[in-house]
Amino acid sequence: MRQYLDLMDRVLTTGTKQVDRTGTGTLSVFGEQMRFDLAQGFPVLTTKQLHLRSIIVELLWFLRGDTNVAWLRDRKVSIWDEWADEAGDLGPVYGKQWRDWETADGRHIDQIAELIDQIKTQPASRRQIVSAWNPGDLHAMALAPCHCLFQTHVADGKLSLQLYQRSADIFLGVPFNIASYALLTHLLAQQCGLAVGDLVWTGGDCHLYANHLDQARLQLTRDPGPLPRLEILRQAPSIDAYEYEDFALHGYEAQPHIKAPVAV
Ligand SMILES: Nc1nc(=O)c2c([nH]1)NC[C@@H]1CN(c3ccc(C(=O)N[C@@H](CCC(=O)O)C(=O)O)cc3)CN21
Ligand SMILES: O=c1ccn([C@H]2C[C@H](O)[C@@H](COP(=O)(O)O)O2)c(=O)[nH]1
Repeated sequence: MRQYLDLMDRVLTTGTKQVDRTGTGTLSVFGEQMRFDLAQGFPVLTTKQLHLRSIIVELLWFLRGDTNVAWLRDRKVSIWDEWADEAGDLGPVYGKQWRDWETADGRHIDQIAELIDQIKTQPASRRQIVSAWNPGDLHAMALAPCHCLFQTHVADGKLSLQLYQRSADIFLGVPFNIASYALLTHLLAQQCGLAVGDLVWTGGDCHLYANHLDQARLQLTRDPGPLPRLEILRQAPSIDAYEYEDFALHGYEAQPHIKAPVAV
C-alpha cells in the first residue's frame, strides 16, 4: 500500500488549506489515482489496523439495497450512525441507487443486476457503469455519494474496476473505500466466472482533515508489510446473498490502530 502512503504524503506536503463543509478544515489536492493489482494481494492497510468487519458488512448492506442503519447496528457496525435520522434512515443513498434507481417515467433500475448481466453477455462493452450520483435524489440523501460512480472492464478473463470518488477523506474513508471496492471486484468476478484484475482508484478532492495530521505523520513513519490474501469460502447464488462468514483474510498483519475523529 505504498501508493496510499505516497498520496497521503503528497496531500500533507503540497495540499492547499480549505474551509470545508464540516468546519474542521482540510489540506486538499485535486485529482489523484492509485492502481492495485488484485492478484498481488488484497489491498488493505498494514500500516494501521483496519476494522474489516465494518467494511465487509457495509458492502453487503449496499448490495442488499438497504439504506437504513438498523441492519448495520444489528451487526455492531456504527460507521453510518452519525448521519441517520431518528428512524435510522439515510434517504436514497448507495443501496437505493445501486439496486432500485427510479426514473422519471416510473421505471425501477437494478444497476447491479444489469451490470452483472452486461459483464456476462457483453464483456467488451464500454458501458459497464454504476452510478450512485442521482441529481434528482441528492436533496433527500443524508450525505451526497462520495464514491459516486464505478466502471468495470473485462480483458484476458480478468475483471478490473475503476472507482471515481469525488471527495476523499484520506485518513479515515479512503482505506475503507479501497478495501470495499476490492471486495466488490472479487464478488463481481466470482459471480461472472472471471479472475480479478486491477482496482483503479480515482479521487477528486483528496483531503486530510486538520485533526488527522498528527495521525497521518505517525502513519508515514511506518513501513508497509505484505498484503493479505482474500478467500471467498463459497460462491453465493447471487451477489446479494453473501454473508460476513463467507470471507477469510489470510495473513493480515497490521501495525497498531490509530484513532481519529470523524468529521460530520
Ligand atoms: N468525514 C467523513 N469521512 C468518511 O470517511 C465518511 C463520512 N464522513 N461519512 C460517511 C461515511 C462513513 N464512513 C466512515 C465513517 C467512520 C469511519 C471510522 O470512524 N473509522 C474508524 C473505525 C470505526 C469502526 O470501524 O467502527 C477507523 O479508525 O477506521 C470510517 C468510515 C465513510 N464515510
Ligand atoms: O465513503 C466515503 C464517504 C465519505 N467520505 C468523506 C469525504 C468527505 O470528507 C466527507 C463527505 O463530505 P462532503 O462535503 O459531502 O464532500 O466524507 C469518504 O472519504 N468516503
